[in-house]
Amino acid sequence: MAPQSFSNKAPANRNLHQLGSSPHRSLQSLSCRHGSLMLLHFGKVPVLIASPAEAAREIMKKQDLIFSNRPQLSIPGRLFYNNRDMAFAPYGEYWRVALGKKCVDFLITLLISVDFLIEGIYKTPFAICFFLHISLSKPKMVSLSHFLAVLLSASVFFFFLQKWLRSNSPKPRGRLPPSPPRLPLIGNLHQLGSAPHRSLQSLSRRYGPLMLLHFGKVPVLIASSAEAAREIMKNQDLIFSNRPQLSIASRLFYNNRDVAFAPYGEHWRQSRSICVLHLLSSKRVQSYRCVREEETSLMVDKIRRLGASSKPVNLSDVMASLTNDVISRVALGRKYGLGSEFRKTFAEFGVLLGVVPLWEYIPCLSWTRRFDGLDKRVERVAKEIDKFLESVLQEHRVRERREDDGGELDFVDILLDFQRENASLTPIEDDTIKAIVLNMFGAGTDTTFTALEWAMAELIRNPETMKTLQNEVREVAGSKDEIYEQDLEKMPYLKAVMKESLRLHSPIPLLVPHELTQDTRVLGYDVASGTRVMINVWAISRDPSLWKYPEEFRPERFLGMSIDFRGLHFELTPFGAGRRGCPGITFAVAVDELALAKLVHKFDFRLPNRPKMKELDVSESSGITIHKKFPLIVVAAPLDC
Ligand code: HEM
Repeated sequence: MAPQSFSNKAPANRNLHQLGSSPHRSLQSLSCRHGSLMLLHFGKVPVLIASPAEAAREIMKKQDLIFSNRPQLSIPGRLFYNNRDMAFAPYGEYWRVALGKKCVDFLITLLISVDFLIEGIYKTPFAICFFLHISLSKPKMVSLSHFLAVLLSASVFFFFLQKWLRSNSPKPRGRLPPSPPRLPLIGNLHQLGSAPHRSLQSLSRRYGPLMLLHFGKVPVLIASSAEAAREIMKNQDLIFSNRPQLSIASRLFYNNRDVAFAPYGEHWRQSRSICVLHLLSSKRVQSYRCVREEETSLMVDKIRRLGASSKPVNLSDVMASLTNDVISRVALGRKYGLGSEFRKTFAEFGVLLGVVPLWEYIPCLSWTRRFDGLDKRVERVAKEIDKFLESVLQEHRVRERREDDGGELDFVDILLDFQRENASLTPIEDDTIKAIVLNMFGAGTDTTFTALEWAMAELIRNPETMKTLQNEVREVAGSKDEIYEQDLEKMPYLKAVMKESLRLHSPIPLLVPHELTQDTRVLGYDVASGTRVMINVWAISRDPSLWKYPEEFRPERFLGMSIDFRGLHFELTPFGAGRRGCPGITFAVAVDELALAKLVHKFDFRLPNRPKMKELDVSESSGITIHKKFPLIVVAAPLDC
C-alpha cells in the first residue's frame, strides 16, 4: 500500500506552498488530515513524511541501512567541499571512512581553527564567526570556554611548531612555481574536494599552468597545460619517470613487483618490456581478435535478452561485464563472472587502490593506523587475491598446452613460458608474474569500460551524432549481419567519436602520479627532486586556448585533424605519454571500437520515461578512474525488430 499523497492546485511546486514558514507545524496539521505517513512532492522531488514514533523506528532502526543516504543538495555540497563532510556526505565508502576517522576529522577542524587564529584572528571577523559557528553548532561536544581554552593552547603549540618546522625545513631555492595559500599540517589537501581534477583546474586558472601544492608534507607539482605536459612527459621524461611509493599499492602488488606502481629502475624496465613486447604488442593484441568478436556478440545477445519487450537495460553493467570477460579470458584463460569470489575481492581491491591514508601525507598521524582498520583490510584482500592467483598459476602449470590444440596463449601462459626460458639469465619470480597479471586487470578493466561507457553516454545525449555514426556503421556493414574488426578501418567517424569521448572524459584525469628524481627547471620554475607530479590531462583537453567549444561533444573536430591520443600530441594524452605512458592503448581501443560499432549497428537507443536525450545525467563518480556516477539505463530497440 502506498503512503497517502494528495494533489492540489499548484502543479509546478505541488506541495511546496503548503509548507509555510514553520514546516514542522504545517506538516503536523497535514498529517492529522491525511495520515501519519504521507508522500508529498516538493516540486519534482517525492518526499516521505513520517510523523508517528512507529514510523520513525522503522526508518531509523529497522530499515536504517537503506534510509541512510543523504539527498545531494547543491549549497551544502559546495560549502562542504563537495560533501566531504560527515553530515551531508552520501552514504557509502567515503562516509564510512570519514566516520571511522572521527577523531582525525576533529583534529583537522582544530587545525583549521588554529590556522585562522595564527593567520588573522585580529585581522578578520571571519575567524570569530568560525569559532562561534563551531561552538554553537556543537554545544554538546564542547563548551565555548572549554573550546577556546583548547584552541588557545593548541594555537600557541602550533605557532611554535610551525616556527620550528620552518626553521628546520630546507630554504626554498630559486623561483618556485606559484602556490595557493596552505594550512598548517594539511597543506592544500582541503582544496581538493571530491573531484580533484575540477578543483585543480579552477586553481590553475588563478595560479597558472604550473603550481606547487602541498598534500600534507608532500610537495606536489600540478601541470595543467600542454606545454607543461610536454616538458614532463617528453623533454624531461627520464627524470620524471619515477612513481611515489604508496603503501597500499605496494602491499597489493607484491612490494611493487608490478609495472604501474614500480619505482623507475631495473625491475620496472624488465616488467615493462615483458608487457610491451610479449603481452600487449600489436601482434599479440591482434591474436585475441576472436575473443573480442565472440564477447561483443555475446554482449549484443545479452542486451536483446534483457531488453525484450522494451524493458530498460542497465547498459553500464553489460559493458562492464564485457571488458571484464575479455580481460579475464585474455589474462587468465577463462571468465570469472561478476558474481564470482574473485570479482568480489577484486572490487574491494579496486576500492583500496584508490585510498591514500591520511598519514601518508601527514606522517605525525601514523598512530591512526592502529585504529582505522585499513591495514587489516589490505592484508586480507592481498591474501585472498594471492590465494586466487596462486591457484591460477598451478592450474596453468598442470594443464595441457593450449597452443597444441590451436588455442591462444593467455598472459599467464606467456609469463610462465618466459619464466622457464629465462630461468638462468633474468629469472622472474612467481610474485612478479602475479603482480603483472593483477596489473593488467587493475589497469585494463575499469579504464576500458569507463571509456566505452562515456562514449555511449555522449552518443545518447547527442542524437544527431548518434545518427551520423549509425549511418556510417550501417553503410559499412551493408547486408552483413555482423561487424568484423577489419570493417573498423572504414569508419573514420567512429574513430573520431572515440577520440572526442576520451578528450571530454579522460578515464584517469590526473594520470598515475609521477615523481621527480633530480632538481630541475620547468617553464622557468625550479622544482626539487622528490616532488610528486600530477598532470591534469582532463583540464588540458578542455583548455579553451587549444580547443574550440571545449565543453561540447563534437567528433567532427577530429575529421581531417592529425591530433591523436597515442602520446605524441600533448593537447590530448588520456593514456599519458613517454616512458610511463599506457602500454595497453591498442588493446583498449580494439575492444571499445568494436563494442561501440556493434552497439550502434544493432540497436536504436532511447531513455526510459524521458523524451529528451539531453536530460541524461552525466555527473561523475569520484576515485582514480572517473565513471558516470549513475549507470546508463536505456531502452535498446533491436534494429531487426
Ligand atoms: C581506455 C583504457 C585505458 C586508459 C584510459 C588507460 C590510461 C592509462 C594511464 C593514464 C596510465 C598512466 C600514465 C602515466 O602515468 O603517465 C596508464 C598506465 C598503464 N596502463 Fe593503461 N589505460 C587503459 C587501458 C589499459 C589496458 C587495457 C591495459 C592492459 C591490459 C593497461 C595497462 C597499463 C599499464 C601496465 C600501465 C602502467 C605503465 C607504467 O607505469 O609503466 N591500460 N594507463
